[in-house]
Amino acid sequence: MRKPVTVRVPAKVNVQLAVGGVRPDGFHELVSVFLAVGLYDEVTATPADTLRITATGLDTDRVPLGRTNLAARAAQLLAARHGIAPDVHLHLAKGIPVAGGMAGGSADAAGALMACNGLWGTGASRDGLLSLAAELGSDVPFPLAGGAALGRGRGELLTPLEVSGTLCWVFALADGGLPTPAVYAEFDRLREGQAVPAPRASPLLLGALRTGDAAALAPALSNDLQAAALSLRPCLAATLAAGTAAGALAALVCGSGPTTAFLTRDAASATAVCAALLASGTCCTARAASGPVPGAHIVAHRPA
Ligand SMILES: C[C@@](CO)(OP(=O)(O)O)[C@H](O)COP(=O)(O)OP(=O)(O)OC[C@H]1O[C@@H](n2ccc(N)nc2=O)[C@H](O)[C@@H]1O
Ligand SMILES: Nc1ncnc2c1ncn2[C@@H]1O[C@H](COP(=O)(O)OP(=O)(O)O)[C@@H](O)[C@H]1O
Repeated sequence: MRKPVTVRVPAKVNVQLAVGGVRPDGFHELVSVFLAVGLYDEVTATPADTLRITATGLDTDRVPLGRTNLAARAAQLLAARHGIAPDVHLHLAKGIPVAGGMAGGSADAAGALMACNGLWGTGASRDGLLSLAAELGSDVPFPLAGGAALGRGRGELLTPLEVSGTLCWVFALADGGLPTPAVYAEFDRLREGQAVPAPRASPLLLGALRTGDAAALAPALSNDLQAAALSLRPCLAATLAAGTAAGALAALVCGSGPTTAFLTRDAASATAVCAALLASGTCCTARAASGPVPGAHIVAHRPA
């Protein structure tokens, strides 16, 4: 009997998300600067007679446990490519908010690819896993890669980016999620009739990441989906204001939201901003986390 394989996978924040026109396939052309941050899901693959998903941790009431689960889809895709049955028990220990704009489902898919590849001995290479990841979703390759990366196309074409040092963040978790397609649709509605420039990476932002200068990074952070997320969830404005008032260098919505991200000067400031957000009553909970952190990696061959 093969031993269970556990993979740890980080969440992401888009420190820049520039949204361009709608492509013929319906996806938006993006420039997305991803940063992997220290909120994690763990995916454990255990031998089983059939494909089965269980979940514990954050927001699990909103995690589908059938074959539509992104981790289940990842296992089925890897198995199909290798001509084997997708028989595995995948346990998801969730620390990334569900439908929060931090790519939790994508992280689970990335983790399931790596864990099943280890359990089944399918021997897919890193590039092989990255290409399967891109088939599963625009955001699935990044949690495999980790660190920081520039995403192009629909977000799946990655170029690694250098970041000096560690950036200290606070994430305010909201009550309930926001569906990504609804946020893109609201984005289209808000910009109807306007010219759509091609998305471009900000040289200021890339420079600030390279030097690890949080003060220089703060004014360069941007998210084109923020207005759409705020339009669908106006109360997020109060969360953003509470974090800024508490001393964050900058505040923005994470991807399609509704999680909000606060860049802070250092770890002590992150602790203070986190406490102030918790006390403000404008969010469900708040967590301090730093980045960049490594992408999906096997932490143990251990029981689920
Ligand atoms: C917005 C972002 C920012 O990183 O993530 P989240 O903040 O939701 O985590 C991503 O673009 C989400 O990526 P992901 O969640 O993988 O999206 P996919 O499964 O590929 O697509 C889900 C839906 O999002 C919309 N979509 C996604 C990517 C893209 N470039 N253009 C789009 O219009 C489409 O409506 C699509 O049907
Ligand atoms: N393993 C999974 N974990 C969380 N959500 C999942 C998973 N598989 C499928 N989903 C579905 O995907 C939706 C988006 O989840 P998630 O990836 O966490 O959010 P986001 O795209 O905002 O980062 C959820 O509402 C849920 O219905």
